[in-house]
Amino acid sequence: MSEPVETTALTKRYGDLVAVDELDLTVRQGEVYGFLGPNGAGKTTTLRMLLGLIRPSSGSVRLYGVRGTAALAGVGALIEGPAFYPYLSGRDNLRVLARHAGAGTARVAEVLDVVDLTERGRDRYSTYSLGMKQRLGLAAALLKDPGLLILDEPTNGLDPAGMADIRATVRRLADEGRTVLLSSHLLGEVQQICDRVGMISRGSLVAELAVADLGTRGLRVVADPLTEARTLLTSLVGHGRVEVDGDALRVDVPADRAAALNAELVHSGLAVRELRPAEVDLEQRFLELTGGGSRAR
Ligand SMILES: Nc1ncnc2c1ncn2[C@@H]1O[C@H](COP(=O)(O)OP(=O)(O)OP(=O)(O)O)[C@@H](O)[C@H]1O
Repeated sequence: MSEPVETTALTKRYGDLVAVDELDLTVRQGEVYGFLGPNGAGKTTTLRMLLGLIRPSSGSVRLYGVRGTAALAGVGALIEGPAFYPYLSGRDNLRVLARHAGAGTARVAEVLDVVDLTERGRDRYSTYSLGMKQRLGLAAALLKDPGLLILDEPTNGLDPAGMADIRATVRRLADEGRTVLLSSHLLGEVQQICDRVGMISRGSLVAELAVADLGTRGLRVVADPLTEARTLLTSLVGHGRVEVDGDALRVDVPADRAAALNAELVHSGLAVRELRPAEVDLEQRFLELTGGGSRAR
């Protein structure tokens, strides 16, 4: 079956500036794909091309295997703040949009519920917090019950509680079987809600990885005294394989050596307070993959 999103050598030039540079991007059915990159990396330009809002300079977009904008009926999007009437309630705004989208009015109550706005649905849009406005935008994107959602920095500008609400909603939508492509400049955010992450820098995909594959690498050891533990572990596992990481040591060995190393440390009279597989985080992986050059914040 065709994937929800497939781009081939997708390129956008603005004069001499190459905003998106021969991008090959695939978003698979049912996943939450995080499009991660610093400001100006080309995220919005890419998403706008996917949605047919701007024309590529070259290359192609396929949505569900269909070239161009023919498949857009099955796509919901939240890109550049959606326009709502300030003097209408959230619910009435959605009714207006539902009429345009050919969605039944029954769908309005459903989508309000999905984004947790049922209680405030009758209040004027102008009284909504930024987070509620964003959730209403998400509700609007859901009116046509799309299989694919494209969201441009959906948590941008929100306070932590607003961010958490949007993240939980996105995760829920994905768990219902929808495919989600979202852009973000926040590493922690994509690590929390995405299944796969593509890192974009200066219009090119510089790395792509599954969040589940970040997994673990080596061992994290906390022992007293730390310097003695370091010396002993270095003598056991080899030079250059033991690094100080804050108040702990990172030991670059397979996790199945944990029991043997623990025994050696204890046998030497060291107090082992912690010894477990070390988690690799996205930022660390990103810096490795990009050589530390261009970094997202
Ligand atoms: N209409 C335009 N005309 C000229 N340059 C543009 C235009 N739109 C975007 N650009 C440039 O293209 C590059 C990519 O911009 P884009 O908005 O896609 O980045 P982004 O990753 O979405 O960043 P941000 O999060 O800041 O929006 C930037 O250098 C931007 O200045």
